[in-house]
Amino acid sequence: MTRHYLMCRPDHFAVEYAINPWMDPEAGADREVAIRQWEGLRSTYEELGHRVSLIDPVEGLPDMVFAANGALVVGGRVYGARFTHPERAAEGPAYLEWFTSNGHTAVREAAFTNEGEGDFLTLDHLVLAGTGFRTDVAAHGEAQEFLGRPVVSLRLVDPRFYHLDTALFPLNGHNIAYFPEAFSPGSQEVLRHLFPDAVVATEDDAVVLGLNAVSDGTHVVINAEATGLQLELKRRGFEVVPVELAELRKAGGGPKCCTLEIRG
Ligand SMILES: CN(C)C(=N)NCCC[C@H](N)C(=O)O
Repeated sequence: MTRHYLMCRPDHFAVEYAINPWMDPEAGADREVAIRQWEGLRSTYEELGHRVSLIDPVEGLPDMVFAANGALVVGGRVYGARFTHPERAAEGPAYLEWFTSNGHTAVREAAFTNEGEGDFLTLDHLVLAGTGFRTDVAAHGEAQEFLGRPVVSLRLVDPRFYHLDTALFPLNGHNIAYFPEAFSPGSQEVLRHLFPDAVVATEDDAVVLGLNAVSDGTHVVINAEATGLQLELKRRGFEVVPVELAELRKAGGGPKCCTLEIRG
C-alpha cells in the first residue's frame, strides 16, 4: 500500500550540541554527506511508490531533518510535538504550521512533552508509546484521548535507545521487531505478551540503529549495517531495502527518524 511521508532536507544539519549519547559536537558531522545520504533515502521511498512531501528546513535548527519527531498523525488527526530540549523546541510549531497550511484541520497542540513518532508507533489496533527519556507519560493519555486509539505505555531504560523508534519498529499492522534490553522488565513482559511472534534483534543490530527502520508491510527500509536483522527479516518474507545513513547517525538518527508518516 502506498504511504505518505513527510521529510525535511538536512540543509542546516550539524552536530553542534549533545542531547543524546550518539552526539559528539567535537567530532561534528559532514552536512554534504548527510544531504547525499538523505537524498538516497528520499529516492528509495519514491522508487517504492510512496509519496514524499517536504517541509522547509529552518536555519538554526540542525536536528530538524528528524521529521518523525515533529508530530504523530493517525486517522488524519495531527498530535503536535512538544520537545524536551530547548535546542529543538522551535521545531514543534514549525511542523504544526506545515500541517495547518497543508489542509489539516484536526490539529492538536500538545499540553505535555512528547517527541511525535520518535516515541509513538502505530499498529492497526493500538499505538505503542515510549517514555523514560523524552516523552512524558502524561502525553500517552493525551494522545489516546485525542486519537481515540488505545495507547500502550512502554518504559525505555538504556540512554542509547532514548526514543521508542530506536529500539522497536512495526513490521506491519500487527507485529514488531525490537531489542528487549532497551525496555524495563515489565515492558519486556508486555511486549512478549502482545507480540509472541516478534522479531527479536541483537545488540549488534540495535547499536547501528537497525531498529530505526520503516516498513510498509512488504519492504523494510533499514540501515545497511544491520546485517543480522536483515537476514532474519528476509527469512520472514520481507523485502529488505538497505540504506546508508551513517552521517545522520552521528546525531542519533536513522531512516525512521527522517520519516514522519501521514496516515489519512
Ligand atoms: C526516532 N527519532 C525520530 C529519533 N530518534 N530522532 C533522532 C533525533 C536526534 C536528535 N539529535 C535528538 O536527540 O533529538
